[in-house]
Amino acid sequence: MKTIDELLAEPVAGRRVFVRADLNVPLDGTTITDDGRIRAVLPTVKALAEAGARVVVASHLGRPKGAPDPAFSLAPAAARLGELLGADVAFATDTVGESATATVAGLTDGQVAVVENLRFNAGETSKDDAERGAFADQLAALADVYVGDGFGAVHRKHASVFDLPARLPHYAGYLIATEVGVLRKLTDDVQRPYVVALGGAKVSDKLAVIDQLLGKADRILIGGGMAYTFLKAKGYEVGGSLLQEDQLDAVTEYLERAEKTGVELVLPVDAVVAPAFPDLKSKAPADATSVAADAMPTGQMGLDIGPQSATLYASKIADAATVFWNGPMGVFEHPDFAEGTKAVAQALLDSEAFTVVGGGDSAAAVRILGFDENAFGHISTGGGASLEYLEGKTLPGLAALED
Ligand SMILES: Nc1ncnc2c1ncn2[C@@H]1O[C@H](COP(=O)(O)OP(=O)(O)O)[C@@H](O)[C@H]1O
Ligand SMILES: O=C(OP(=O)(O)O)[C@H](O)COP(=O)(O)O
Repeated sequence: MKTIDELLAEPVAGRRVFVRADLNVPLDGTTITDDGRIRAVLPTVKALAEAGARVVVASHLGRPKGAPDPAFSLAPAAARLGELLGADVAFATDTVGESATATVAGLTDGQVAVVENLRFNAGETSKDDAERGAFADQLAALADVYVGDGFGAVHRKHASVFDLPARLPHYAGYLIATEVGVLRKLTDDVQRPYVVALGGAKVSDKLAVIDQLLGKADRILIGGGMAYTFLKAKGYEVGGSLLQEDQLDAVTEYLERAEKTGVELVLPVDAVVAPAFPDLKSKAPADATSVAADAMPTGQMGLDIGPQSATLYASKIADAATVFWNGPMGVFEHPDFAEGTKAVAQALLDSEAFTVVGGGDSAAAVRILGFDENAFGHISTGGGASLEYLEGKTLPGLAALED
């Protein structure tokens, strides 16, 4: 993989450099609640701008449905990037249309532009190679060189991640180089006991990852939204909790395999439940109660691991040599459901393990809940991406940067 240092060894002044970043930051309306992913791409953007390149930054934000949707605009992220750079950042109100073309044409050497959300275009995420390729052609027209630095999205076979680098000279940015360097340590020579804690809301993606992790980790602690598919597979009532019905058989097989192979697959013994999903804006009390995992009432949903589970998970982390954690244990954005996530974060800090926290929301949770991000071994900007890397999978966005 050629890195940006090789690009910077050549004259780049006046060249249009497309930086595929991951600016998928958590938003409260148009307010960014954690700007970690924007800060993470600064070294790459700064180095290119200082070398006189005309920098075109592109990213997805959220999961819009292939058409413009103002709720997912990158405008707040572009404004924040400008503040962090201490420079004017131009913003194109489309991704490859008139606004983008004019904005890029108007760039002077060393200037930075952000184009609107890549996922406002159906071609970005299409499963059809030709449709993705056609969108990649439009993106390629905006630039002379490609720098991949959106680590959080390298597991996606999307036009800007996979197809575009094939059309331009391509390099890995500083963030991708750093992330891969740290994660490689967890695959090459992992120190044991190796504990993986999984939570979050992208249940379908993350349940699939457990298949491979069962052969690698010594303990897997299950929290967040995916816990309820396991509890359901054990025959328990899960009320209105997140549930991946189509993966119940797979999860049952994971439980059996863990038992046979001696991997500890640890499930919550209790849950914090409420009658409805809480209001994250007002943070009004949510009528939350703790119940045993095998006694969840029908009309309630599980929104955090309970206090006994938090203690149990902390004890499973205490003697670890390596911990990888992806996905909040509960809906940490509301104070009634943040305790499980706090307990796991604290357990990582209390252990002597090499600790890696991965994921946009997990990294944000650590900072929003007041932990010192520098106290962890590594905070990865990618959750799904780091999990799939640890599985040993070929990631489309990394493969595309190879020569
Ligand atoms: N039990 C639960 N039910 C619904 N959502 C949950 C639950 N537990 C955690 N979450 C949500 O998961 C989200 C983060 O999920 P995800 O995107 O998978 O994590 P990451 O970005 O760290 O990979 C958070 O916004 C949190 O509110
Ligand atoms: O937030 C992200 O991933 P993560 O939640 O696994 O950290 C990335 O921006 C990828 O987003 P996606 O899962 O909608 O493709």
